[in-house]
Amino acid sequence: MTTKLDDAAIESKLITLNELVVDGDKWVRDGDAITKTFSFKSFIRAFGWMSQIAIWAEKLKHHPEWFNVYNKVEVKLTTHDVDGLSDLDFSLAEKMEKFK
Ligand SMILES: C[C@H](O)[C@H](O)[C@H]1CNC2=NC(N)=NC(=O)C2=N1
Repeated sequence: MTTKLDDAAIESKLITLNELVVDGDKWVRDGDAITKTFSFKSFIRAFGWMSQIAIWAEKLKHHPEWFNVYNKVEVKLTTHDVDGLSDLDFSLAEKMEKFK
């Protein structure tokens, strides 16, 4: 069962997640979501990364809201089932960093 994280847990998980960011934007909290814009060298790099993440999203049964233009992907992660953030958002964000 997925549970909704409280503010203290979100703050702490955000710090840990942002330690994985080697270059580019940090993840930021936006209410019931965490967001980040990923930049790639080309459209095909962006799309390749999205394909890898799509496979993880299916495995985790947790899906991103994202918007791609050329080499950029704007990502928003939230858990609709709990109307807030859960561990699943942070697990998927971690995969996104590891495959970047
Ligand atoms: C049954 C299925 O696992 C659920 O509907 C999943 C699917 N993917 C999901 N993705 C996201 N981001 N939030 C959810 O609450 C969610 N629920």
